[in-house]
Amino acid sequence: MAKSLGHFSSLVSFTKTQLSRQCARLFFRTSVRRTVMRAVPSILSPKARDFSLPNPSWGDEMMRLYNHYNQQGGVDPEGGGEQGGRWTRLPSYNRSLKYAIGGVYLSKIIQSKARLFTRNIQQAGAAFEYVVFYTNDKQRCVCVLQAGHLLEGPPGHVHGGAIATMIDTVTGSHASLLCAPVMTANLNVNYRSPIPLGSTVLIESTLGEQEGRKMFVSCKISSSDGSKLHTEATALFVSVGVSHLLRG
Ligand SMILES: CCCCCCCCCCCC(=O)SCCNC(=O)CCNC(=O)[C@H](O)C(C)(C)COP(=O)(O)OP(=O)(O)OC[C@H]1O[C@@H](n2cnc3c(N)ncnc32)[C@H](O)[C@@H]1OP(=O)(O)O
Repeated sequence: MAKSLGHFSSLVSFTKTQLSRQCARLFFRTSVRRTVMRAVPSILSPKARDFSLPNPSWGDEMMRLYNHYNQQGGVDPEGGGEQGGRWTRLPSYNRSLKYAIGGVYLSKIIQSKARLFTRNIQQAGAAFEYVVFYTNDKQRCVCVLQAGHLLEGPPGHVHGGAIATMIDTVTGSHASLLCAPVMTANLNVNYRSPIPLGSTVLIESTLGEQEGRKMFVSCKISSSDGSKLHTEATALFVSVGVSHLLRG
């Protein structure tokens, strides 16, 4: 009896081991397949969503400014003239496509669920709705931002961290246009007047000095008609090698 119970328990434990191995294999195969099936189209598909294009959540002021800057040959409202006075829209995706296509990051990105912080809210209009334009000489960028209801800090106004995030994003995108990849080494923010939740504002980024790997950028946020200054900032970006990003 004891012997047959011993056989039975060995059989159970053998079966359990086999089953758990099979389960592990099946789980591994299924989860890898799921991950690959979900990730590959969004990384490799030529139809990755460009978040810088209008969507139905964009209000009248957002659309007016988008059309203003997006017009072919639209001119700099501050009179930049021919040189650097025309604006080009910067496409915006929620993944680091550039490096994924290069291959170096492919496996790392497929296995992660990484998404760009400012582009990961599913509900259109709820958080950061923005589009960045840059001048031909890449000395200036302007971002039109519509700040959604999930960005609240003080009641009825935008959170200071969300403001800093947008400054980092715009100045970082600006610096990346000139020398990618870059990392923010320093960011100084002066909050001058609160930004009403739901409002549309302009974030302007201007390239300052460049010293070797260092790029100094200044930035200001103002109301869409330019009458009110909300925020001023300066940032330092340092260009890094891809290996710096892989260090973890
Ligand atoms: C299209 C794409 C869309 C992309 C759209 C998305 C854009 C979003 C952009 C977001 C960007 C981020 O948030 S990045 C995430 C936040 N940042 C980080 O986590 C960075 C963490 N820090 C680091 O990794 C490192 O400290 C670095 C990379 C900043 C610098 O390290 P390093 O490469 O070893 O260089 P290092 O020799 O230390 O410094 C180089 C030079 O910079 C100076 N330096 C370094 N740090 C500082 C500092 N805080 N303040 C002053 N100066 C500094 C040094 O004195 C030196 O000057 P000299 O002696 O040469 O004169």
